[in-house]
Amino acid sequence: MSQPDPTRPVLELRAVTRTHGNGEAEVHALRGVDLAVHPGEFVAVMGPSGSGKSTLLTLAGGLDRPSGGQVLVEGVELSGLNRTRLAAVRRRSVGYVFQDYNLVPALTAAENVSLPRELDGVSGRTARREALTALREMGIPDLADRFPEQLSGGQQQRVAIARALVGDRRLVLADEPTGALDSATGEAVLAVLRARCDAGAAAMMVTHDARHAVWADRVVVLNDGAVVDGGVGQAAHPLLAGGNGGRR
Ligand SMILES: Nc1ncnc2c1ncn2[C@@H]1O[C@H](COP(=O)(O)OP(=O)(O)OP(=O)(O)O)[C@@H](O)[C@H]1O
Repeated sequence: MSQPDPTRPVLELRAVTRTHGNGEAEVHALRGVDLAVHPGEFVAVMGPSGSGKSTLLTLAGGLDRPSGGQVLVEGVELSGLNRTRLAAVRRRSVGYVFQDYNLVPALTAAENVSLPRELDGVSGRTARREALTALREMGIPDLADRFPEQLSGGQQQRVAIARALVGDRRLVLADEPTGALDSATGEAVLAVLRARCDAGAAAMMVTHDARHAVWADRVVVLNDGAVVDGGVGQAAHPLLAGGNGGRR
């Protein structure tokens, strides 16, 4: 991976708000979130159900637009981009692991993983080679030619993570990426995310599991749409006292 500018955040949220509905049905999913994630940083996002974690992730990945404030990925403000350029940033810079995996049913595991690279103009052969490398990293190289319906939930989840990691994405966003995995496989996946960050990427992961958060450098805690701990300029969450549990 080429060296990124270590002083520029890979992801920056400035006073981001997101409001759904209006009138009596108005919901403030995010209320003025400031957050920066730098190269090499692995951030865990925690908080009660409904506190805005998934909303934060979708805005960071350019899958939704804020009601107010700015989202910047590698210094580029997403709201200033047209659909084509936004799609290109999402493909090249952002790897997104969805809670429900979002694999294309008609494509094999390897084809699902290579799809974003082929859309980006990489040759089919190179894209397949990269896909096989990513599937190997996830411990499932033997499943490359299976279709999603022939895979267990945990296997599909690992394909989805391989798809998010392929192609040197600088920002990996993962919504409960270990949800369908047994604890040993979950730890192995977290080790891969940790290694990606140690190689210069940035990752933000929603998790409910404090044991998984110890792989992170920092825990951002959301409550009722606001960052209540671990945001910009705040010390690491007490959960992380002593770093990432010495697992690195
Ligand atoms: N499309 C939408 N329309 C209306 N309200 C929404 C929408 N998406 C999210 N919300 C509301 O915004 C708030 C934050 O939701 P979000 O899914 O971000 O929370 P979360 O912390 O990820 O929750 P969970 O841990 O249960 O997944 C909730 O009150 C939710 O009901």
